[in-house]
Amino acid sequence: MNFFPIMLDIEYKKVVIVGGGHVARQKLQALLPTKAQIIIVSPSITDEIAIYVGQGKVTWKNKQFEASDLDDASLIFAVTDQEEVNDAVEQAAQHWQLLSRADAKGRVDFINPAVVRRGDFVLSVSTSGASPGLTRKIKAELEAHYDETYIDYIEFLKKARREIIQTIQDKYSKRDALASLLDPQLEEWAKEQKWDKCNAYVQKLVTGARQI
Ligand SMILES: C[C@@]1(CC(=O)O)c2cc3[nH]c(cc4nc(cc5[nH]c(cc(n2)[C@H]1CCC(=O)O)[C@@](C)(CC(=O)O)[C@@H]5CCC(=O)O)C(CC(=O)O)=C4CCC(=O)O)c(CCC(=O)O)c3CC(=O)O
Ligand SMILES: NC(=O)C1=CN([C@@H]2O[C@H](COP(=O)(O)OP(=O)(O)OC[C@H]3O[C@@H](n4cnc5c(N)ncnc54)[C@H](O)[C@@H]3O)[C@@H](O)[C@H]2O)C=CC1
Repeated sequence: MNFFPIMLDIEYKKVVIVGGGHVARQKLQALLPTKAQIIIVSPSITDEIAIYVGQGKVTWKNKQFEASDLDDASLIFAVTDQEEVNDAVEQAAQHWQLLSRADAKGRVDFINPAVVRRGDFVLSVSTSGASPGLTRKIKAELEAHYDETYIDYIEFLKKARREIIQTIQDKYSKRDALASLLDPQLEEWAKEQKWDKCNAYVQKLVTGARQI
């Protein structure tokens, strides 16, 4: 299957998770960094999900699934351990609502990649359902390689790129300056939190280009 990978903005959209077990917890944790309005429909939830409910991060409807639970939902996760319940969710989902079934049966509008977040830097991994175990393993490798230091590095790149785009008019100088931002030296300095050096480097790029 050739899935089409995209980054969805689901801020304030309604997301319904049907089921409250370990898989629901996994999907919920992937959704939490967004500002989606998350609702869990399940007669039981894990202790970890209960903590998120207590913190007001998710709404829990303590009940068996009914079709009306999907009203206005943009994304739907059918993640119960009962195939017939997941089938009922699929039946009730409108064609414009995007449905994900954790049992990978029936209608599959989307599947979930493993995600590593480092600020604006987002890595997602998928085997298109071939081997979720391998996906998880590769995620762990990426987590180790792209560690927390990348959060500040990406933030620095974002600001420096903006400055270059706003201050350098000539399109070739701009292109060269943007390419210079990827100098491995900058990455090293950023990881060592040597921001003075990073900023001086950017200023040199900007003023150097102005003189052309
Ligand atoms: C199709 C898909 C649909 C979907 O859920 O979107 C799907 C389906 C199924 N997973 C199953 C099993 C496992 N899933 C995991 C883990 C993850 N599974 C995730 C996604 C996906 N799983 C989608 C494909 C993505 C891809 O291929 O890349 C991850 C990446 C993201 C997430 O869950 O959101 C998350 C890692 C999250 C993280 O670490 O961050 C592990 C490993 C573990 O938990 O340690 C195992 C056991 C090992 C194994 O089976 O390989 C089963 C059999 C269930 C059974 O036995 O009955 C099915 C159903 C079937 O295959 O029929
Ligand atoms: N995609 C993935 O990553 C994985 C998918 N799976 C699949 O996901 C399914 C669920 O796995 P777990 O979360 O581990 O199971 P679980 O047994 O921990 O949780 C099942 C949940 O479904 C809820 N449920 C049952 N009937 C319901 C109903 N009528 N309405 C609403 N909720 C209902 C239960 O209350 C429970 O919270 C598995 O059966 C398997 O098919 C399993 C492992 C990984």
